[in-house]
Amino acid sequence: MHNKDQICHEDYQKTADWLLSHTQHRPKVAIICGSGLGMLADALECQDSFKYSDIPGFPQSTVKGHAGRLVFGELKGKSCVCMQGRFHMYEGHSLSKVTFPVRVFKLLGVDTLVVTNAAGSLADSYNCGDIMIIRDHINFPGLAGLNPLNGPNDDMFGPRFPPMSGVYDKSLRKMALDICKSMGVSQYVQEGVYCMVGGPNFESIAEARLLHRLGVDAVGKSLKV
Ligand SMILES: O=P(O)(O)O[C@@H]1C[C@H](O)[C@@H](CO)O1
Ligand SMILES: Nc1nc2[nH]cnc2c(=O)[nH]1
Repeated sequence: MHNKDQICHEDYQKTADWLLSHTQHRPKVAIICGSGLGMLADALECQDSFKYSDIPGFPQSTVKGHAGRLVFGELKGKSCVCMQGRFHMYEGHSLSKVTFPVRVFKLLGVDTLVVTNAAGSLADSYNCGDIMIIRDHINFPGLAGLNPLNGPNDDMFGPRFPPMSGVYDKSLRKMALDICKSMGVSQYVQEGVYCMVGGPNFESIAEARLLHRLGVDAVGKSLKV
């Protein structure tokens, strides 16, 4: 590692190699479980589970209620890896630490990332407890120059100037909506624009009004991409 904020390719690779040598699972799907969704990881079959503190190079979760475990296993027969607890900027992690696991997943062979988190809704038509599928986002810290992609670009993870149109895969979103329909729970499911803010404080009333006017449907302190 070069300094506390800069992580080089070998650091990601070292963590990926450690994981690959400690589990037979070769997941193509990774799920980041936000607050309240940690139990999804408990449902995996044929589990291999690792405490973040035992994984070389992995950051530590400091949030109450986040188990801080990486769980490999099978969900409906499909191999996947779940983060039971994520890292937030407000915990004091650099953004490259917050996004560290995502790059490790890429090196594990993951090609589909499902990201979930708790958020506050701003849309007039939403009800408390609704689930929102993210169609697009506003990354406020990113707009202000706080971006995990700052610094030298590692072309093995993507281009220097990645486009942000279409980051939330249309076919996956449609699949999620179709499944909700077939389960008869569509009335609880929305699709909208998520806004990431730094926190840790919640929004003032004026800030919430501002975000609402900007077209934000839900706001949270969890980084998406
Ligand atoms: O990323 P998660 O789902 O844990 O989001 C929670 C809700 C708040 O935004 C914040 C509190 O830790 O994280
Ligand atoms: N910033 C923010 N984060 C949240 N996490 C859960 N609810 C909220 C909210 O209303 N605002």
